[in-house]
Amino acid sequence: MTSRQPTDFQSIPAIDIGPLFAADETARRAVAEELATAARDVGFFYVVNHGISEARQNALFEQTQRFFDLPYDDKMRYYIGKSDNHRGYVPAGEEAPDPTKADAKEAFDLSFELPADHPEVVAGTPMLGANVWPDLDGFADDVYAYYQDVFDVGRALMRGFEHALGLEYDALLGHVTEPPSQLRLIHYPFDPNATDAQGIGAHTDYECFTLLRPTAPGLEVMNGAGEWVDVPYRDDALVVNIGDMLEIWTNGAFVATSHRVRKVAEERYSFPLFFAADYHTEVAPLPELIAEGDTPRYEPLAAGDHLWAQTIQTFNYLKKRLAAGEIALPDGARGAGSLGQHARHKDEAG
Ligand SMILES: O=C(O)CCC(=O)C(=O)O
Ligand SMILES: [Fe+2]
Repeated sequence: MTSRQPTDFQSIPAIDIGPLFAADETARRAVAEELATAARDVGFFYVVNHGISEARQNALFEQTQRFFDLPYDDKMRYYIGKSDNHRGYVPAGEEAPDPTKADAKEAFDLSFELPADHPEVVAGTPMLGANVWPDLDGFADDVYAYYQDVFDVGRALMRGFEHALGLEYDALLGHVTEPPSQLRLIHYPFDPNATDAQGIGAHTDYECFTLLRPTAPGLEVMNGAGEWVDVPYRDDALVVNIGDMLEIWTNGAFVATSHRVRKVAEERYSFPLFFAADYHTEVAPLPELIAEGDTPRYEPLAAGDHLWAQTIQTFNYLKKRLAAGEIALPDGARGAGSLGQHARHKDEAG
């Protein structure tokens, strides 16, 4: 895939999305246009007035902190490598998108909850099924309540994109019914002695878009000139960025912008919700979005298989299962880290 370049932006726009949740059709369309412009030019934006209450966010922070404060052995009771649908605790070093440079972070991964007797789960579709929850009072309720709230914000954004792109109702959102949309609780510990300890190396996100709530600065995004631009911390906003699936669906009109987390200067948590299409969705440039005289610029992408392939190639427990022949890479899997404009700016990306 030839990834699109964003403009040479120097800052990230902020968009008030309050009108998306109100009745005024004209105001809703104006916000949708703003979202689409930011998605084209930058691929990153803050959304404010998103409607998720402070109480909901604080409960998420407190539960997350409580979990990561547990002794290592307690956390390992929920080790993701014991799960058959990729849920649970991800210790430092488990995940290595770039095998030469470990990320300084630990995480807890959950996703869209499906019951064990759901046909997709019975069929063994990767990454779908029930969540794993730590035995901590209120944890599952508080964390999954945030999941549902932030997922609803994602639905509102997707509806806005449909409007702004001139697509039919449900052209995009009709593919989001029970998606493998992960919420990650990420903890970046502060280690003053660590040298060269990046939080997360340069990458694009695999899904349609991501809604991120961080608790401190550290996020940087790459502009079209290959310069890293800081995303200042705001406590009133979610940071939204376009991912691979929407870049492909829009034939490159929207841009999946590369980003990274630099070495943190204080303890940091962050909460990305990766808003994905349903597992079996084939994501290909939409004919309505291919300009006259233009051609589809991307090969079709099997949504779920793309996620699964990238996940297999970046988690050690899955690499082991692959080597042991217990699982297989889906057909047509792309190599890890093959997408994103940071690949074009390797010198600057370091
Ligand atoms: O922690 C952050 O600010 C960003 C996390 C991120 O980019 C990711 O998990 O894909
Ligand atoms: Fe990311």
